[in-house]
Amino acid sequence: MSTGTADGAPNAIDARTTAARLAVLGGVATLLLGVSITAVAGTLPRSVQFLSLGLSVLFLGVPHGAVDHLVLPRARDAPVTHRDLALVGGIYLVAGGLYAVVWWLAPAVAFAAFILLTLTHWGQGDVYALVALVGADHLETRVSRTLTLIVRGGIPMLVPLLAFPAEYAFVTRALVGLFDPAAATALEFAFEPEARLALGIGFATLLVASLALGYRATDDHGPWLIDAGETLGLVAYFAVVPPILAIGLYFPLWHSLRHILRTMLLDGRATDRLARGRLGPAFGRFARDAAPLTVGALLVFAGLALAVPTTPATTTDLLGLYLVGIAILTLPHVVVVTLLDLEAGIWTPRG
Ligand SMILES: CC1=C(/C=C/C(C)=C/C=C/C(C)=C/C=O)C(C)(C)CCC1
Ligand SMILES: [Fe+2]
Repeated sequence: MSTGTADGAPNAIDARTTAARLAVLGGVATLLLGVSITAVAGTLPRSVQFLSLGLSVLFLGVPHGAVDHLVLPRARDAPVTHRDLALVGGIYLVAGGLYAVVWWLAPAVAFAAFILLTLTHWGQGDVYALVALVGADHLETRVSRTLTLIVRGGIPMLVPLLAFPAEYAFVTRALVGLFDPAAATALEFAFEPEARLALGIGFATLLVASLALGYRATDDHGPWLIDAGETLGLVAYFAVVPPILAIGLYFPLWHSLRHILRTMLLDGRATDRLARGRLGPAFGRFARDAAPLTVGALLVFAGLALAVPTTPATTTDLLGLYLVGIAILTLPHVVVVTLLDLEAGIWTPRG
């Protein structure tokens, strides 16, 4: 197996095994933490739920995207040049800038787009983890991967709408209200029982179809079991854990951790440390790489706070600001991760 290439070297294989274990561990931690906090504390005050989301500003969440300028050259085993930095800077400026304008002009449209964007992005993150870390050979076609993307991304965006519509509406108003408090009424139809029932039935159908298709696609059911276990675990999690807390744990510990591990596997030194089980130094290197643009993201949040029409005064306003800031940073982040996916052949499977 030792071909001398980065991917086939024993070092890379050990590192990938460590990454896969950490990804599953982060996933289990998300579900157990969320469910046990909810079981012990019951309905948590929003201020307490905000805490978990607040931690993600510096802990795993925001930093996971702060190495976007390094990942594409590293994926090609090339040095990071000024051209690479200019390209990623340009993507952030243009995509983030244009999307910011949409928040000002049509905040309800921008919010709906944010939900779709997050669905796509969190779904694509899980498809990568399943294919590259878990070795999911039940996802050998583009159709099955697309279905998995919709299901995995759809769970965090749809299940809270079905289980906690009032909280969902509250968060919607927190974001849209920063720009135009009246505009959120355009989205009220989505919280009606009929709309939620239709969405629920449609989504449950896709979920069952996706797992059934995967089950029939292979004889080795180990990776499929991990996929099915994670999928059903996430449905249960988002059905019972209050949504701000649920997202506040999922974003850093599930989505961001998986992406950080992916970026480590593109980086020779971090890969080496992962392979030797030296997790502290591996994460230390990531933290150093991510520090400058995490500060950059904080500046974006501060600029946004000054620029929005409503002067942010309450914790609800802060929640809205943080999420609008994330929305604006996520669109360019998705462009970079999609380029990374294409580079890694995630969307050109053999099957
Ligand atoms: C907080 C929260 C919501 C939205 C969260 C979103 C959309 C987060 C997106 C984060 C991203 C894109 C991070 C980057 O990877 C919902 C679902 C409305 C339900 C109520 C709680
Ligand atoms: Fe991400």
